[in-house]
Amino acid sequence: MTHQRSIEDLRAEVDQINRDLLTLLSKRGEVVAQIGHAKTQEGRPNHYDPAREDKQLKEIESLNQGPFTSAAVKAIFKEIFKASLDLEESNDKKQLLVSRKVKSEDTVLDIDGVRIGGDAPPIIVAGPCSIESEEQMEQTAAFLAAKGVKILRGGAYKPRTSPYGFQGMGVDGLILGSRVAKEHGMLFVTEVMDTRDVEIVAEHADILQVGARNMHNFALLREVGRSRRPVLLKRGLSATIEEWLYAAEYILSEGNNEVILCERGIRTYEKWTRNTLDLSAVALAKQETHLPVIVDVTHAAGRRDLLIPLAKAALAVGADGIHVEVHPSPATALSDNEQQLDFAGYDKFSESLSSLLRQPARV
Ligand SMILES: O=C(O)C(=O)C[C@]1(C(=O)O)C=C[C@@H](O)C=C1
Repeated sequence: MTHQRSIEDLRAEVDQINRDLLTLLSKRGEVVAQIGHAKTQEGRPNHYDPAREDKQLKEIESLNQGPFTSAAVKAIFKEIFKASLDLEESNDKKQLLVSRKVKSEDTVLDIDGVRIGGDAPPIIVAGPCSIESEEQMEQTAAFLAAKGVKILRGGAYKPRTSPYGFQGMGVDGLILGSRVAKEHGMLFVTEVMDTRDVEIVAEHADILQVGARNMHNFALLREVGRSRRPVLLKRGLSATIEEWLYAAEYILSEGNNEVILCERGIRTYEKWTRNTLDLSAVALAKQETHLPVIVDVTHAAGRRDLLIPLAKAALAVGADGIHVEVHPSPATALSDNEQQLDFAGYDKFSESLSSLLRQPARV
């Protein structure tokens, strides 16, 4: 009778093989990380090298004597290449200016005494979708200032889906928005859509907004990076978190460190909301970057009845502020009339959040 080893005995051997494999894998990881570092230093933007992977797979296939099939062994090695590539690329990311690995402490913006991020209590950015008239801006600013809101929003250049929709008041809107904000002791934030307008918008606005549709406009990102105004950077409609953070990196790489990230919902298959609020993006952006992160609940939901729960959820995951659209008469607004709050609606909204707004975001 042949001696048969016990399962326990065989498992002990497997355990030892696992340890040996792990030691070799770790050693491989260290060597690959050095390759990745060398590639970065040589300025090679792409770490992925399919030809090199293919060469290794061919050699592995020719050396394979079983018992695993070549297909199985190749699948395992492909996973190893994938993990190695991730390792190379994540080491690279550590160098990003937006990364907490480069700057561990929170960036706290102080714009004329209004503090955003870090240990500051969450801020509210509120105002109409579009700047439409003196009366509309005056009423809104007076109301919001009396409620303690420090940042007034209002679009002078509107990125409308249809070229025939209201396109905004342009420079007249900028002048009006900044004057009214100043009169009420507020900061003024407004969107800039075109590199040619950055200078004029920066002349009037305290904060430049890069909207969701322009998050991939790299020329615009560089231009606002060169301006010396803080930037509110909305996440693109279909942008991954990585793409959003790289967009912020464009701004920082031009020397402008004052960036506020704004999650505003992403496009999904869901139809009951205009967009889908991605709260994990807020938590991740807070974890991976040192920048303040706020949440635009108006665009995230596209419907008024969800604003309070979504704002509460945003603050619960650590958002440094909430962006919400408020209009004296939403029904007659020239844009976004389905989703803006009227004054009574804003009162209810801010009362529901009052206890959360007193404390800095803590997760
Ligand atoms: O040799 C390289 O260039 C590497 O980056 C290492 C490695 C690997 O794991 O072997 C990783 C990713 C590349 O796609 C190719 C190969």
